[in-house]
Amino acid sequence: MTPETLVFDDKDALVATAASRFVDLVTHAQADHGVASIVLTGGSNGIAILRHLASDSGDIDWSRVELFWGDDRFVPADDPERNYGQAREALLDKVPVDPARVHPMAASDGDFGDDIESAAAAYAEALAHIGAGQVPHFDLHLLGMGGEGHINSLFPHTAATAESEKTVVAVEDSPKPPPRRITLTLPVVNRSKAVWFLVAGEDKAEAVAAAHTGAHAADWPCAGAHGTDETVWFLDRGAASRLT
Ligand SMILES: O=C(O)[C@H](O)[C@@H](O)[C@H](O)[C@H](O)COP(=O)(O)O
Repeated sequence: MTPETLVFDDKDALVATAASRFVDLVTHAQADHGVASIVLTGGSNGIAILRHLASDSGDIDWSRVELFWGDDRFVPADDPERNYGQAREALLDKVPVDPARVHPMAASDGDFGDDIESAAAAYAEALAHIGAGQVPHFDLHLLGMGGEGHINSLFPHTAATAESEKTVVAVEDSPKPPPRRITLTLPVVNRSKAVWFLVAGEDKAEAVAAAHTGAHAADWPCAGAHGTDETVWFLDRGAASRLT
């Protein structure tokens, strides 16, 4: 399926449009099947969307949103590096989500202590349980992207990116600090109905161009991510600057 590529003058316009489409997608999903299942991302754009939604989330019924994370840093719960903590501050502490429907990845001082493998396995079990024995087909997976094309904590030429069976894996050597993370794998990302990339900055332009010209996921992990129904790239002019 051909991706939809939208180019905006700046980050603010990118975030505002993505937030507006987020409201549309979630309200349609709720009308269609009751509960909308969304995978959130860290990164400045992913968090900016949440902040935008805190002030305007239209007709979203937050009690019927099932929230997951594409990755999180395996650090103590109160570490400002936690994607979950940033999401709470930006949005989740400001809207009436159902706590039973919010599924953070374990912190390194949580139920599994410093055992990242057990923490990753537990998240995989939680996904399978919620999906009645299989991983849910998320309505939407938001993705930030690094300049080398990483998405979630899937970096070029790594076992995590190449993983084709497991749904959740531990990463112990992320080239982007902090080194220890838990991440969804590409097979899980690609079960999502919609995959949206939120990418700004000229430093991302090479990865954006690679993904748009058939690069391999091993080299450019972003190139391996696509939704079953739609894939949308929300770009600013810098990130789009290498597109022909
Ligand atoms: O876990 C992480 O290290 C971040 O979530 C990271 O993957 C982020 O999403 C990208 O670096 C994009 O960041 P920006 O949206 O700030 O460009």
